[in-house]
Amino acid sequence: MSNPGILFDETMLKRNEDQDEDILTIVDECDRCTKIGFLPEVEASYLGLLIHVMDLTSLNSTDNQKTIEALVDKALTYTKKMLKTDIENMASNHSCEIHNYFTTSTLTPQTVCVSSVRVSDAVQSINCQNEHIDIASVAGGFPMGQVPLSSRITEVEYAISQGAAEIDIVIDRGLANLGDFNRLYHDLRSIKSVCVNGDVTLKTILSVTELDSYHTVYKMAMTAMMAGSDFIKTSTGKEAENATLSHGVIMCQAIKKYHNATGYKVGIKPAGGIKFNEQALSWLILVKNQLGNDWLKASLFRIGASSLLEDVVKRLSIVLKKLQTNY
Ligand SMILES: O=C[C@H](O)COP(=O)(O)O
Repeated sequence: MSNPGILFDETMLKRNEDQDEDILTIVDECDRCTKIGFLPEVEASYLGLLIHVMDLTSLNSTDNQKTIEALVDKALTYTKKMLKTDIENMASNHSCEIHNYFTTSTLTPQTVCVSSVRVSDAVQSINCQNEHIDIASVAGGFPMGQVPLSSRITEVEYAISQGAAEIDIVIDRGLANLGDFNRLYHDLRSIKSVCVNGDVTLKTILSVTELDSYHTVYKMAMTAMMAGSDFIKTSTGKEAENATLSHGVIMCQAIKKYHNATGYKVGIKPAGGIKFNEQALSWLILVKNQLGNDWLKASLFRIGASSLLEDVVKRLSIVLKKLQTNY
């Protein structure tokens, strides 16, 4: 169920400082799991999940119809093409659970994520293919978010009218660092109402490394959820520094508290600078350990990345070969 949001409640912004003590332990545990490695069956299913929850992204100033066509083609064909032989070879063992997993799941990213002006290009490219993929559009004056609310709303309406099924909105980080969460709540609430009318998923990009403290990250995460965000997302991918797992812990703490207080589950989307399968696996372990297996699905977990798919597919091919030789 999507998150309808709640009335702004200042008391929800309070965070217990004792929670800081756990952050390093939690991060160490995620890194340790990834470094030790996984059983091949487990790693294969995690890598498959990473592909399935990926928002394959292109947010470049040079994007045009041709580059978006290539993005859509990559989303719909790359994994199948690269893993065709490995999956066919697995077909020799029909009793294998992992074989079933890879022959029944689509191995297609969840969305292609593009700028609002490129949504119509993505629609055109998808219409030329036999398969569908949803389109996510960044909006709100991406990446800075320093535009009037009326322009942000107009951009969201435009992206939806062009065919976006999901909106990744940026916040005004300046307001967050001033502590004006009430204003941020009302801005996001107006954007949520446009998304609700269009039956569209709303992801709110916090740009965590541009916020001035963990407390601000927590308060902003909570504000975004109270305003009705279906996901909270770490970064635009354009910040000088990328989000760390420590920021992820804070976001998970906020998601847990919001879930306990309201019963609504909000998703998490790490994004920005995630290029290697090990990085993505550490985020997966963080989400699994902190939020539980319920969150390991596309409605509650995404990874936003422009250059991760190749590395995940490369690793998955190695793991599938290893599984073959293990039979
Ligand atoms: O939303 C996704 C990010 O913009 C992707 O960032 P990236 O290009 O560093 O993978």
